[in-house]
Amino acid sequence: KEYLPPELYEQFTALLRKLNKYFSSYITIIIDENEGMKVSEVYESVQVYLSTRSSSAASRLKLNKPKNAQEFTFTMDKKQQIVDEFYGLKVWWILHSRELKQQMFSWNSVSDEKRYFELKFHKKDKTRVFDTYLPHVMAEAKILELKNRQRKIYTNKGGDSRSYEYRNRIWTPVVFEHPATFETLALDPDLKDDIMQDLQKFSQRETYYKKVGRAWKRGYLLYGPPGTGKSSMIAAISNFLQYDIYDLELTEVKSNTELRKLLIATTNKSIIVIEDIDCSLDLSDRKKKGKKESKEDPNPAAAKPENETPESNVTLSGVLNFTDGLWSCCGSERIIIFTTNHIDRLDSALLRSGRMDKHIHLSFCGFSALRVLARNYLGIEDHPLFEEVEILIEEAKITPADVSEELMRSSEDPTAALQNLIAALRRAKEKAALVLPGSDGGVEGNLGAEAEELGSTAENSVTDLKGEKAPNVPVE
Ligand SMILES: Nc1ncnc2c1ncn2[C@@H]1O[C@H](COP(=O)(O)OP(=O)(O)OP(=O)(O)O)[C@@H](O)[C@H]1O
Repeated sequence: KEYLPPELYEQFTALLRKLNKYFSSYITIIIDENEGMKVSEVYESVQVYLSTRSSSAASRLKLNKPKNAQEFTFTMDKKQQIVDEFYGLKVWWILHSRELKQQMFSWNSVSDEKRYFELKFHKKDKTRVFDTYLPHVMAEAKILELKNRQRKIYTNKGGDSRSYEYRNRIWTPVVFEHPATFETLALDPDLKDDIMQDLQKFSQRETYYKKVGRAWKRGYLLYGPPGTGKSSMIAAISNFLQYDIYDLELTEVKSNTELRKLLIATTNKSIIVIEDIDCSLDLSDRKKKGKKESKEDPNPAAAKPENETPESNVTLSGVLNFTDGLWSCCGSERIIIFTTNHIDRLDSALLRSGRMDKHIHLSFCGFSALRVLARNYLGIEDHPLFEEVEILIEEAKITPADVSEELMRSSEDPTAALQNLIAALRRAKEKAALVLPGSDGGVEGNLGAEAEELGSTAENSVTDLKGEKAPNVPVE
């Protein structure tokens, strides 16, 4: 390198490689970490497989202990070699890493480092490696993955702070350990059963979706005031189906192309969540109209999204394509969930059948939901004060989050907790009575509840496709 000019040096090393290949009795296979825009499944499987071999075979290891995992795991460090033997067959694995000279794209998904495994074996073993050894590696990795599987929640937030391990990936994973389940969710029992049956049916219908020519995915829209359990329900769905969650922060996505790349990089058996979709983007017809008509509008602020993000160029059509365009079919068994506190702000195109198959209205705490909370927080199934609570709760319009707060304050004394709750319900009822007469829905409700919900029933409800029952139900 010191004596030759760079061009000559390149040619010389290329020639040496060729000569080496010609005379060598070994074959080398390269397994790149990135496969187009995705992390290669083969690379990940090899990494998992080698983690069990590393501790005895390599001299320099990286020590990991995933949160809550029982045991340490070892992974190979760069330039380390592991020799693996399989029924008399001998192979060599080496992990390489090469710095890339320049960034090819501007956004942060692109690596500044290229990692790959090199698998070396004797030419005479070629057939055995391809027919037996590599399938064995893949199968073993699958078993190990299932054994150590921890559900993950992925985020597209991160940027420069990402660790070495995830710098090359557009989603950053964190172990997901939310305790919410359908058991602990305070919901109307019929609604709960309906959702659970729907999810169960969806997860078992691979052949059915294929038969009818549809992508195996389902869209849910969760809407209702803050504190009614939208996020808790997403966690419960993930725990019920054992799916990973991809929490998509739309304001971090700069273009429709980037949105597509994020979609492609999600895995099967996952829930893709866009929370507060009305706040993330300017998506509604009404808002556009609101802007045009701002001169006549006496209160234009009411029509504006809360966190407008002018720097994001993601459009409504980008989001629609994300949910049911051609690209949304890359992969299967996915649930897409949008949440909003203001369903009226969403564009009707977003709500139509096939996009959001199920609209779930989460509303104020009814008595049946309160029973669940009383069981969760106080450990009681019944109480003499329930009679009074039942009458008050239907009129007070209070969210499950507020009820939970009241119960938690004296969880060791159920009677005191219920008395506190009754006092809170009375206050909420009085406030609601003050707001309701003549209200046009523009006033803040009680205890964090939105006034626009005040006229609605205290029951949670579910509809397949907006406001319509059976006739339009897709697939089924
Ligand atoms: N239906 C419910 N069942 C059980 N707990 C609930 C329910 N709704 C709310 N909670 C409690 O209130 C807290 C807040 O609820 P959650 O974050 O799920 O509401 P949200 O509707 O997603 O609110 P936001 O719209 O503000 O995100 C949760 O931690 C949970 O303890």
